[in-house]
Amino acid sequence: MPIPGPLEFTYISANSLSSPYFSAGFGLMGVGAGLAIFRRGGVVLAGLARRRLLVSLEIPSKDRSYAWFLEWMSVQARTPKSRGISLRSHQLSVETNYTQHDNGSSDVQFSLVPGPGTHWIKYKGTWMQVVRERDSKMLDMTSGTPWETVTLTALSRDRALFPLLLSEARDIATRRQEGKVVIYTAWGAEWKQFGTPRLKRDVNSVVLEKGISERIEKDLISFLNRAKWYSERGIPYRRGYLLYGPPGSGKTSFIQALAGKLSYNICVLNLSQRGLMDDKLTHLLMNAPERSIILLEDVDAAFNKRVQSSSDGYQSSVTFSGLLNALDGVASSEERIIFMTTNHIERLDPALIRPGRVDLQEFIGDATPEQARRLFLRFYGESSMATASTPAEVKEAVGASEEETSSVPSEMRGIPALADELAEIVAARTSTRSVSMASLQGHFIRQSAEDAVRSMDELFTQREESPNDSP
Ligand SMILES: Nc1ncnc2c1ncn2[C@@H]1O[C@H](COP(=O)(O)OP(=O)(O)OP(=O)(O)O)[C@@H](O)[C@H]1O
Repeated sequence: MPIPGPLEFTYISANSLSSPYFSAGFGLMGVGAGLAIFRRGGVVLAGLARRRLLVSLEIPSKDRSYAWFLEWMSVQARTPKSRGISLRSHQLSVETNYTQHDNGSSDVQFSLVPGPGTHWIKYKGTWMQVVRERDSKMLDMTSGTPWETVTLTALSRDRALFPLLLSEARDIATRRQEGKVVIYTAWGAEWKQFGTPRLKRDVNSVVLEKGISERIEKDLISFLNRAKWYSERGIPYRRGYLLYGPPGSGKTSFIQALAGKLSYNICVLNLSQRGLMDDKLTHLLMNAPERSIILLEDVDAAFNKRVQSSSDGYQSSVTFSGLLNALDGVASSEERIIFMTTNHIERLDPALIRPGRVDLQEFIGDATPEQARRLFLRFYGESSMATASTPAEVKEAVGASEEETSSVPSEMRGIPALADELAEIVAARTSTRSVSMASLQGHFIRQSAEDAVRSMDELFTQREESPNDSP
């Protein structure tokens, strides 16, 4: 095909210009280009306005303030009006938390936090957009949860709003932990808070044989007061405790109560936990959150399971020498308190419990008559009426006349008398049979004082020999 010369080209163009189709097309092109420029200008202007008029803050889920911020939002969702803060949100996620009480009962609380999506919140007179995004492809390797970010964009140039908001969120979180014990568990090589902080448990609510609780507490307090002594002598500042005895005798409960009394938190670690390896264990023991007690539960179980793999072919990867190294590796000047528990001290290698690794060991056994008595009184002896034991006390407590007193229910007439009766029942049987404190607790929760004493027989099981029994 011949290529048109310059003249021909001009001719074609001139011809086309006069064509109505061409001018319409040219016009459309012009409009399109104009729109494109306009759109581009809009984007540039919006970007400029964004930079000049708005401030944004990104909070990744790995940062500690992430949890504080979500909690702060959930508080706003509950009490938006009263605090001059208004939250517009229709996409909510639920976070369910349990609170366990001393007597074994538990409460459930639901917190509604803003779910993934866009939310609007007005804080100190400024509107903010809150975008919570969840990345479906990226995982936070330390927690195994999807990677998330929250981006706050304030319709204001005042960047001081963010630190204000975050410190408010931190204060709320700290206040929630006051008077409570935070439980951490291991997630990979990191410690992660488990559930909501638990109410402190009164140490006296864990009824141990006389002297045990006091001995452990005294030893721990004296250790905590001797930081300087340790550092002056270059001795690693750590202390190990071993509580051993049958299941349900109160070992874990006592450690948790003691931590609460000393305002410590607890890091619970099960050595047979899936995926735990020597290096992770060492890292965990060396990097426990400050002011926390490390609790290694059922230390004997980890090494028994290691011999045979479980049905899914999984084997615990912590080796015995790995555990010893991890315990010894905690040789820094930082304070470390390690409690271990086991049901079978006889299965523990002497190397694990030698002084330096375990400095104090205590046997926590099944209920003695005295413990049973004290636990009974804790359950049924709290009101003045229930503790009345002499006829005169009963009369005063129930406001009854002498004759009427005989019709007062028997548990009101003499809780201490019933407690003595219970102690006698336990004493009469403990040479051959035993009852755990956990079973007693369950028994008392279910029934009245009198019924509890009457039906004690069903609770006893064949007694296992305690390591403290003389041959
Ligand atoms: N000595 C005790 N005084 C009061 N309550 C107790 C006592 N022992 C156990 N309980 C109750 O029994 C339950 C189980 O107790 P806990 O878990 O502390 O026992 P444990 O000795 O650690 O058991 P395991 O060896 O199986 O871990 C708890 O609810 C606790 O309140």
